[in-house]
Amino acid sequence: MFTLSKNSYLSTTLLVSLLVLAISLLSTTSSSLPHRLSLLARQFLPIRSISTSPTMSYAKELRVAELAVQRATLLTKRVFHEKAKGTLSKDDASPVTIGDFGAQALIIQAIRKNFPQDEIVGEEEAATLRENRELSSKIWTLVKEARLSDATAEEELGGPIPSEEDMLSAIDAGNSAGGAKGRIWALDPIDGTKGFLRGGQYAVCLALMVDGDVKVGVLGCPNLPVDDSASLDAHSGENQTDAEGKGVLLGAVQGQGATSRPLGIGALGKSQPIHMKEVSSIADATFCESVEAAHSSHSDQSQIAQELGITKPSVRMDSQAKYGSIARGAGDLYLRLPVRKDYQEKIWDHAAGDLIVREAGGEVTDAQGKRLDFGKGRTLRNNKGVVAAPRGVHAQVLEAVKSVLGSK
Ligand SMILES: Nc1ncnc2c1ncn2[C@@H]1O[C@H](COP(=O)(O)OS(=O)(=O)O)[C@@H](OP(=O)(O)O)[C@H]1O
Ligand SMILES: [Mg+2]
Ligand SMILES: [Mg+2]
Ligand SMILES: [Mg+2]
Repeated sequence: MFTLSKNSYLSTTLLVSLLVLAISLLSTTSSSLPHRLSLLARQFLPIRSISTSPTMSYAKELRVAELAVQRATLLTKRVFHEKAKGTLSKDDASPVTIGDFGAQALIIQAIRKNFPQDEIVGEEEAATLRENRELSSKIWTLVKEARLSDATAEEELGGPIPSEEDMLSAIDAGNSAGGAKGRIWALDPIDGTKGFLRGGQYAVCLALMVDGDVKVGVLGCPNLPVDDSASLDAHSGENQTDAEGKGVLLGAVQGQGATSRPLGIGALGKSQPIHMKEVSSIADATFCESVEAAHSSHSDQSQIAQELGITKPSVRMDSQAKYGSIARGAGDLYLRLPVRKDYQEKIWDHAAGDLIVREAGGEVTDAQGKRLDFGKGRTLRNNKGVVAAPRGVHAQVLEAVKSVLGSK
């Protein structure tokens, strides 16, 4: 029988590969050499198939994240319609409501049931609820009643939280310090709490990071329209509703693209791929920014827009609904330039949106052009500002950002 040693097997494989490469290059006459090289490289280096191989598909993570976010929005939607939202002011003077606490408990319960080894960086903690039992019991009533209408989906999430004490313990399990090692979820149970309170946009945000790299991102936006291309103007002010035709669930897995689907209340609706809009002339771009002038510099952003020749007024919108809106082509740019030099952006305010925009064909960097670094703990301490744009125009936008900031 003919046998080969390991070394001679490798040299033979190499020789055959080179031969195939040479023959392919010589035999194809219809396209340019660089094009032929890139086609061949794709055959020999199937980069996409590496990240989508069965062991790296993150299919279960995406499904659990989508269902968990969907279930949490059942609770936030209820609170959205209530007059008394149990609002407290946190140490940094920012608001938190019974909706934020309840959504965090429900999502963490699902993660712990499905991925017990994973860590979680969640925005909220239960300390004040342990002292304020009246508020805690209000949240418990909401949490007990938040169930998906589809029993199988509810089962997949691991079922309900058994007791009020377990609910508090789930909220506190979002206390990971974060970092660049292992599997860590970043959770913002209600992003844009101020928007939520004033009847604007808000989002329930969940992302999985592996070794500091965002692999899965999900945004539940109850007040955004299902239609990906619907104009933003009608959806940016106050007095938003989650009435029929509203509510979208956006998701992405690294290397697999981004999708949208109706948010719904039970089994997940059909998903469709989303893409950023191609911007042929930057002057016609629509740019999104925060509502709160304290969260991003409206004046810097307006100068950057001017520098780019943009004349349309900005679309002011709370929460990561901004990332979601540009990812689905309803808007084009998202600018978030710092107001306070000492403020460090929180990873839960950006992780899901960053991946969804990049998977939809965009680029997300800070104001210096660096990728957002999610492996540095609970905050983005290596970054200042956010510049998100379609890949084709990001460099041009960044140049304008640098020019405006440089001249200050
Ligand atoms: N000073 C400062 N600078 C930048 N960002 C800050 C600042 N203070 C708070 N935050 C965070 O802003 C999150 C909401 O961001 P938005 O873009 O939705 O702001 S806005 O509501 O549209 O004004 C908000 O997220 P939530 O707390 O989840 O609502 C905060 O984490
Ligand atoms: Mg907050
Ligand atoms: Mg937030
Ligand atoms: Mg929040």
